[in-house]
Amino acid sequence: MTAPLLAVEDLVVDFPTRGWRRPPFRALKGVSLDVRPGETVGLVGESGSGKTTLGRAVLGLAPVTAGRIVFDGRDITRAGRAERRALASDIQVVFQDPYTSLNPSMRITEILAEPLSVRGVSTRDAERRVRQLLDQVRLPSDAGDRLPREFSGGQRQRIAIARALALSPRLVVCDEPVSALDLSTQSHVLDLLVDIQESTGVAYLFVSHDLSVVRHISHRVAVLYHGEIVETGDGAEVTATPSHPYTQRLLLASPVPDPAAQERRRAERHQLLRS
Ligand SMILES: Nc1ncnc2c1ncn2[C@@H]1O[C@H](COP(=O)(O)OP(=O)(O)OP(=O)(O)O)[C@@H](O)[C@H]1O
Repeated sequence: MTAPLLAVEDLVVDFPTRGWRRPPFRALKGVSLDVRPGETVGLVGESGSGKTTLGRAVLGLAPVTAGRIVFDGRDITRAGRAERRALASDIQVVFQDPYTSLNPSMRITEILAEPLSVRGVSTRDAERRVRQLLDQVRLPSDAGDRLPREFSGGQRQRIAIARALALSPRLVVCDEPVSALDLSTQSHVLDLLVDIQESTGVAYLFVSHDLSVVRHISHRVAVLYHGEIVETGDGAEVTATPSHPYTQRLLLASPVPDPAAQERRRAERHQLLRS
């Protein structure tokens, strides 16, 4: 079997709480998960289950109390600043809100070229790469001269994806990347992520509260509940025959596009409410 690109092992994250002698709040209670090269692992769970904390820990943005994060065989749990900077070419992130994640005063070309110039890429090569990136996320080449406010939410999210791809990372943490978008824009962005994965081999750790979104994109799914993984498995399997009651509840709460399945779920929900 292929070695994992990312291995999260028994990860514990505690946050300090206010108040005298109150114990810290344990947001992750020993979470293990891996992502193989070119794979999408969906991390699903309701608000407060710890999804974002796990993504942030992988990015070095959450305090790790115990456990390990291993990337490509290297322990990065407590990587210092310089090591994190070097890791930025391997691990990138796309955040939820396309309205706040792009610098409003920078033109798209500058936004996309910034990570390249920081790494010493020449202006000419950076320009060529920016054209490639715009093409990859299906934006016209003249998009580069414009400012973020001139784009819709879906287009801005494409720009954020292009920026994440600029350094050809091997893993992108996608933190609720479509939840601020309307349904049809969501599916375009998800299809784009799939196409990009097919052409580049990038892996995604895909965080979402929405099981229908995760089902659309993931090879494997992990279900997080109160800081613990309660179910993992093949994406289609977990969503078709969830074994944990919490996953079943999540499934009932998520929209299913197939009308027959929708009818079935409606009946199930009805029965559940009556029982
Ligand atoms: N910096 C922090 N300080 C204290 N508590 C935090 C901090 N960050 C997260 N938490 C707590 O940790 C728990 C998990 O939060 P997290 O944001 O990871 O959940 P989530 O599943 O991503 O939910 P959401 O989708 O609402 O962001 C929550 O109870 C949250 O209040």
